[in-house]
Amino acid sequence: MTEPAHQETHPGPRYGLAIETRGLVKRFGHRAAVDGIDLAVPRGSVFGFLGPNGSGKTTTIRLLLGLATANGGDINVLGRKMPQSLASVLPDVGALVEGPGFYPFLSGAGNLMRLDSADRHAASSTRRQRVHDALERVGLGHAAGKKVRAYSLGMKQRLGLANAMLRPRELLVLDEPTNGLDPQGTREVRSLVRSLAAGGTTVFVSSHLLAEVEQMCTHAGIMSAGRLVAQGPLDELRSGGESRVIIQTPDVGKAVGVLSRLGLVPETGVAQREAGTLAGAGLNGVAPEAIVAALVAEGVRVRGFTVENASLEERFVSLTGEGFDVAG
Ligand SMILES: Nc1ncnc2c1ncn2[C@@H]1O[C@H](COP(=O)(O)OP(=O)(O)OP(=O)(O)O)[C@@H](O)[C@H]1O
Repeated sequence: MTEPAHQETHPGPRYGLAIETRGLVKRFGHRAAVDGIDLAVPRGSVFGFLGPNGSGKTTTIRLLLGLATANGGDINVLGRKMPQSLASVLPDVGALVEGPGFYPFLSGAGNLMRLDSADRHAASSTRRQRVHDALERVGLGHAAGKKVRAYSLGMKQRLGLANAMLRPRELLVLDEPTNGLDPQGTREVRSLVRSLAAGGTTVFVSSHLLAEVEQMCTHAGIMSAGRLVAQGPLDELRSGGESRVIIQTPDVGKAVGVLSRLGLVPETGVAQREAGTLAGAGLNGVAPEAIVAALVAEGVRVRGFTVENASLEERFVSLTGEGFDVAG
């Protein structure tokens, strides 16, 4: 009798993931720009790939799209192994990476016609209509006939988005799509991304702007120095941050004693800053009502009691050790 075949220990692509990487590594010389990341991007999500400049976002995107070769690890895109399945996967993926190269002497529409005709999966009979629709969608309908050399940076960026959307895609990969856009253009691109996702397209979008990810995305992954330090639905990422209590009281010394006895770490800085009227501490799993009860039992005069939930910003800063640009 033969032994049953050895069980495959490394499971195949997980169902429901548009992008999955395991142990993905890219080195430049001795330095790992991408240092063993395990991405899991659910289908249908708008996944914000967030991290400070230089944290490895663009390099990761280039690896996902087969524009660079990994030094280690596995990549699955739309359930197919990359880069082996590049030719079959790419038609289902629209990408905006590093500002596309357009011919300045052709119009916006002319450039898209040219790019579309270079795509052997794109039907020529519907080309003109698709180019028209894509330009309308990104708000460039009025400038379709204008030469690209007269386009602003924001218009070029939108033309890049139109190019990514020339055909229906299962996945859009956008590297900093609002870079160089004015506030109006930024708002348009964000709402465009949301509407694409509402139509079922998975959107993987990199950004160094926390506020942008909060406005556009359902999920996020946080990069720091080549590592993916957290990922998941935005709500889960937020709740992973610690909540804290702020107590308003004239009896700060006593309140600090109570907090210490409950095993919390009082933040004396809070008390000092507010001239002796506040004490604060991380909740550390203690129920807020238990804190109030203990304070009252010890005769602390509680004038105010607030539970503050960690903001996404606090969470990200604590994970990356870096400040984020929260503008946008
Ligand atoms: N071709 C290359 N040769 C050498 N080093 C590189 C190369 N491409 C990227 N790097 C380095 O890898 C690191 C990650 O860069 P990457 O562009 O992926 O970061 P990023 O998070 O996309 O930042 P940014 O938003 O500034 O583009 C950086 O230190 C960068 O200098």
